[in-house]
Amino acid sequence: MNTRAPAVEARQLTKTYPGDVTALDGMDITVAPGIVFGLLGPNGAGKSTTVKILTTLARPDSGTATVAGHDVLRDPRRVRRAIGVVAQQSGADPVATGRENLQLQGRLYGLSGAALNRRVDELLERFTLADAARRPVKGYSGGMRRRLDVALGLVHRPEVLFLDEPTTGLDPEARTAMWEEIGRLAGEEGLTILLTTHYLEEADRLAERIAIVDRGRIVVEGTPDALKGELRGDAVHMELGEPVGEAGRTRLTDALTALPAVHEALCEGRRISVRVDDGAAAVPALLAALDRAGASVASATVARPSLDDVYLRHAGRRYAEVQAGPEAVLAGGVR
Ligand SMILES: Nc1ncnc2c1ncn2[C@@H]1O[C@H](COP(=O)(O)OP(=O)(O)OP(=O)(O)O)[C@@H](O)[C@H]1O
Repeated sequence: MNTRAPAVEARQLTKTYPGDVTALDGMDITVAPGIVFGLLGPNGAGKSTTVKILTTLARPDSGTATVAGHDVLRDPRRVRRAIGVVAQQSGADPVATGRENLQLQGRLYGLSGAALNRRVDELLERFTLADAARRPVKGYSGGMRRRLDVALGLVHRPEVLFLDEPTTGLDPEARTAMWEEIGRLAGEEGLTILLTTHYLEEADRLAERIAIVDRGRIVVEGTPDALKGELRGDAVHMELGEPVGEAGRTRLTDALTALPAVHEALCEGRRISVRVDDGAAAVPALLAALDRAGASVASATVARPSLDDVYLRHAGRRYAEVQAGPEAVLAGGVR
């Protein structure tokens, strides 16, 4: 068990934006030092607002937070020294070269001379940017820019690194490369990483602990395995031939939960998800029960519980349906 003080601790953070938009509604986070902690949630859940407060770029309306032991409101300068931030928007100067960007960032943190050059070379090497070091950043690919962004966040050897949606906008190959890089960083001594993401797969793969954010608060927190393990048995997902209304949904879920094998049934639009001990064995009985209740099933798939199921259980909605835009298919299509 880790007995050291938390690297990040937030208590009951609230934040309302003009127009009465509640971004945070009692956000509580505790991140042990030296781990990758994933804040997972759909667009608009409040992840960026949380990161802004923890990195001293915004003030909460109420609540408290410490990062690396420093209070974000009382001691913002100390917090800034202790953290590295990789924001959603790149902070690199596109006209300057990769090397120049790193040198400037190092100088801002008080590095100079041989120590600065050593650190810059080390980071260029490590993020496979050495060959491109003398080229202006505007000619870099998306993946190279993102790697440079992470290198910029690490120049001054922070204790806590914030990665806000580190792979959004990257193609699958660059995303996989970035995951490997973050995985390596995670092994680095003492570094704590707070990662925000709306990719279930990203959180599942990288984070030792995950907190699911929904409507400005944490709905559930734990290791990916523990969260998935909470869901006993298999998930059976069925697609109905025809959409059903409110009354029909209740009738179908009642018909399914009446079966002894069924732990839980949820119906949304055309989709019905059921939790059972043994998915393959249960399918015939599920189909028969739906048939008796007057519904035709177009397809049925059996899956081990995924983080999507965890989200559905705790937020009461399917992740892919909350997540707007083309990312939904990827985000929902995990395992
Ligand atoms: N400056 C702002 N002014 C008004 N509303 C804002 C502002 N910033 C965020 N919001 C609103 O606050 C809520 C939380 O936004 P936030 O950016 O924290 O969510 P998020 O989970 O990080 O989503 P995303 O992945 O899209 O950044 C959203 O409803 C958003 O529209």
